[in-house]
Amino acid sequence: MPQPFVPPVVFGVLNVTPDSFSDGGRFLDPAAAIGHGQALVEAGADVVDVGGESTRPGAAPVDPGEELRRVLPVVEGLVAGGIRVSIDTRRASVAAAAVRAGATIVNDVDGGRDPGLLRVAADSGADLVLMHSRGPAGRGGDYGDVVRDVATDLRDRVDAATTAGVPRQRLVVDPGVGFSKTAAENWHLLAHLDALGVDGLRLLVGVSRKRFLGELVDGPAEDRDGVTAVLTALLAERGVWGVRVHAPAVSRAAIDVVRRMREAA
Ligand SMILES: Nc1nc2ncc(COP(=O)(O)O)nc2c(=O)[nH]1
Repeated sequence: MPQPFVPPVVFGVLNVTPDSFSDGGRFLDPAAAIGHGQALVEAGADVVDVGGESTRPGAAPVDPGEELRRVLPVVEGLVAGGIRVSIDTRRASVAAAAVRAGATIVNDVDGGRDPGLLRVAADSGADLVLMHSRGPAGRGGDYGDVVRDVATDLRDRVDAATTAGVPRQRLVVDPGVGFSKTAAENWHLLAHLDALGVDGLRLLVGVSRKRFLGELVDGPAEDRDGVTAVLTALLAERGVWGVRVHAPAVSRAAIDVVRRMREAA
């Protein structure tokens, strides 16, 4: 008897930054950002992932106070509208304020390297996404075997989080596609996701519009939503817990294709 199909949770990307790689500057105004968050949900997102610091290669670090100024009114507005919010931050102070404002997921591209952020997650009851990176996006990570090394690194981050008091059932791991990985390493990780299942923890994967997809589709990042949706279908087929996308509608449709194929089997 085939396993029942459980659709992945769809995280809609809301970057409240002047310089994110594909949507920088469009949502700096809180009202515009909140409106876009609502539109993401109407288009099929289950969660809105709010980020106030660009992670694109070469982006300047943002002062934590500025990051908080950008994201807090947006988190508050989305929560007030009944939307499930994830805060995409590597700073404890930003995570703490966002969780107090009603965010229920902390999404940390630094994999919990700030012990203060781990304590916030432990004390708050929020889910914690530990994303893999060995440094800023766009640089290689000097891997022997990228799948084995990423799995080992993630296991280390999980150990740090559980030691800090975050229960395992509140942890999600993420291979950090595009972060300190070459295009070939990204594809290799995606082809071997089963080896990344850190002791059965939930797996979130973010490929949306990323640079390595640019080799398949010419043009601006927004033109990569089609190939992103194809990957969403493949990831759904492989049972990932969540996907993180800029264009939820086409990825939601891709998930529905998988569901219908499973139902018709
Ligand atoms: N968990 C998680 N969070 C992330 N945050 C930002 C980006 C960079 O992409 P963006 O600039 O489109 O936000 N990618 C990820 C990712 O792959 N996984």
